[in-house]
Amino acid sequence: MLDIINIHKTFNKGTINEKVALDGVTLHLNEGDFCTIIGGNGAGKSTTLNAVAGVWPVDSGQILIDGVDVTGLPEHKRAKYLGRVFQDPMTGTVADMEILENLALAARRGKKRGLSWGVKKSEKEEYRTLLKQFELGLEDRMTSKVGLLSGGQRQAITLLMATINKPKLLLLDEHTAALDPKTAAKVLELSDKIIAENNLTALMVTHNMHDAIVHGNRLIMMGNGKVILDISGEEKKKLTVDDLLQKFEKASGSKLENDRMLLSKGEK
Ligand SMILES: Nc1ncnc2c1ncn2[C@@H]1O[C@H](COP(=O)(O)OP(=O)(O)OP(=O)(O)O)[C@@H](O)[C@H]1O
Repeated sequence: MLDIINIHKTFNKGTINEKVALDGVTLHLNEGDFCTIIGGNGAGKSTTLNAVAGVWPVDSGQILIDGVDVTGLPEHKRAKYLGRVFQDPMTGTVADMEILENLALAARRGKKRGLSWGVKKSEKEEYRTLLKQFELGLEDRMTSKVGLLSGGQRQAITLLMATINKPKLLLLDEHTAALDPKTAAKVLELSDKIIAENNLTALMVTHNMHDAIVHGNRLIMMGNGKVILDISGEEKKKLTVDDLLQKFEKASGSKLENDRMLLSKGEK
C-alpha cells in the first residue's frame, strides 16, 4: 500500500543551518497496516509524514501509494489518496462553519460539485450516525459552529473529516498531543475504531511510548533520520515500555535524555 524507498531530505542545504532530516528512510506498509512511529526529538517523524504528503519534494528516493509513484506529484495532487490529522485542533476544521457544513465539505473534497451545494437529508442522517458513535453528543449539535467546540471535539470532527472518503492512507501527526489525557484517550479510541472499521492503512506519529505500543499492529522507531527499529506481530503485542527503551538505546547507541518520548514514558 505504501512504499517509501530510500528517501533523503536535507533542509537549508549549503547554509549554516543545514540539517539532514531524512537519511535514507525505507518503509513498506501492507494494506490495513496501522503503524505507529516513535523516536526522539528531531528524529524525522513529522518529516517522514510531510514527505509522504508532498509538502515539499524529497531530494532523492521514491514514494508509492497503492502502486502509484507520487514522488513527483505536488501536495494537492496527492491529497485524494490521503487523510491527515495534525497536532493542533485548530487546523483541519473551519471554525466559522457548522459541524454539518464541515463534514459536507470534507465529503465533497475532490469530487465534482454538481448543481447543488445543499446538504441532502440522507447526508445529514449519515453524519448523525457517524457522530453518534463518538458518544460526545455532537449528533445533537450539527448546526453549531465548530469554533465553539472543545479541542477534543474538534479533533474528533477532524478525524471524521479526514476519513469520510476512506483514504488509501491516513496520516496522524501527534493528533492527541495537545489534548488532556482523558480526551486524548477518547480520540485515540475513535482512531482505532475508524481505522479498523474501514480497514484503513495508517501511520501515527506519537511521542508517547505507551500509545505507540498499545495502538496499531506495527511500530517503527526513528533516530537521526533513519528507521532504527521495526517491530510487528507477536513481538509488538508483548512489548513493554522498558523493552522499547532498551531497544532504543541498543539501536541508536545513545541514551534518551531530556526527550519528550522519555517524559511521557510513565503516562497511563
Ligand atoms: N521545514 C523545515 N525547515 C528546516 N528544518 C526542518 C524543517 N522541517 C523539519 N526540520 C528539521 O528536521 C529535523 C527533523 O524534524 P521532525 O519534525 O521530522 O522531527 P520529529 O521526529 O517529528 O521530532 P519532534 O518529536 O521533535 O517533533 C529537525 O531537526 C527539524 O528541525
